[in-house]
Amino acid sequence: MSDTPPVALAIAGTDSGGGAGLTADVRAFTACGVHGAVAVAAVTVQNSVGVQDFHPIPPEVVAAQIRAVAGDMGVDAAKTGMLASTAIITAVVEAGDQVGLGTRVPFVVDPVAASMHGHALLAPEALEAVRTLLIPRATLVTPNLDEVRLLVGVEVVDDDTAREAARALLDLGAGAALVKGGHLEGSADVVDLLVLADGTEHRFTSPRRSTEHTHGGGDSLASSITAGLARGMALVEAVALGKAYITRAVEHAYPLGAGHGPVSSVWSVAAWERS
Ligand SMILES: Nc1ncnc2c1ncn2[C@@H]1O[C@H](COP(=O)(O)OP(=O)(O)OP(=O)(O)O)[C@@H](O)[C@H]1O
Ligand SMILES: Cc1ncc(CO)c(N)n1
Repeated sequence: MSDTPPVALAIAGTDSGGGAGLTADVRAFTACGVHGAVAVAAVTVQNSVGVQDFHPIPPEVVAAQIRAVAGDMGVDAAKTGMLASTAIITAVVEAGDQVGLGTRVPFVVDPVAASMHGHALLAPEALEAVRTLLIPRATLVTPNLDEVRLLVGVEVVDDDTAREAARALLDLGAGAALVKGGHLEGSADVVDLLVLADGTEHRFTSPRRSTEHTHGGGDSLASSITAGLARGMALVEAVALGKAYITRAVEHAYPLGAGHGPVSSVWSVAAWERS
């Protein structure tokens, strides 16, 4: 028998192709040393080519999953991904408040609005609930550049505009903001800018890999950060763990299907087998 690891909870959607969403979340949790629990918010019909359809789970069932996990095994950190609708966001926030998400329990909000193929995963009118209900409770919010544009109307093209976007997210009440630079094509490095509530900045930089196989990259980053927080790391340390994990996961990404293959966590077991 081993010691029980910390528990991280992902509240998000499934991806039938196994690339993004909850499948990526649980892989990242495992690779980063925590037990992964899930509250399924939506089921997507998805593969490497795109999202063909999705089915939101009844809000009360999403909330019940959160309470069931928290009431039994406890939650050391939680993250949200695809939440689909205002009704689900409202249910997540109500159950989250009951179990201390964002107060006693670190809470990472990845404001997923669309898949990398451009297919919507959030009703447009639910952006207001992301702004007013989710982000004010977030220990950390982790938007990509499209989500930044939708949430705070800033077009990020360089460091200054990334900083402006992060500050606008802090003004909405986030404890910290990580503006991800994956979509800023043309730069040799990928820079993710973390700004804390006190204005302190940290830049996380890695070489930009030339690959189209980055499906699930954002989910994997948010989940590995959440795993670090579940393990008791300070936020900056947890983001450094997440950046190290996603950098290797992009490096080892593999083709799968006719479209975009996923970032990989298969390397972690392969490395252990070799050692
Ligand atoms: N080509 C790349 N090379 C190296 N790292 C990358 C690359 N693309 C993205 N990343 C890293 O992956 C993480 C996710 O960034 P990105 O901006 O792509 O988020 P996202 O759009 O939410 O991801 P997703 O593809 O899951 O929608 C970031 O840490 C980013 O730096
Ligand atoms: C279910 C789900 N969540 C998130 C994303 C974004 O990566 C996706 N494509 N699918």
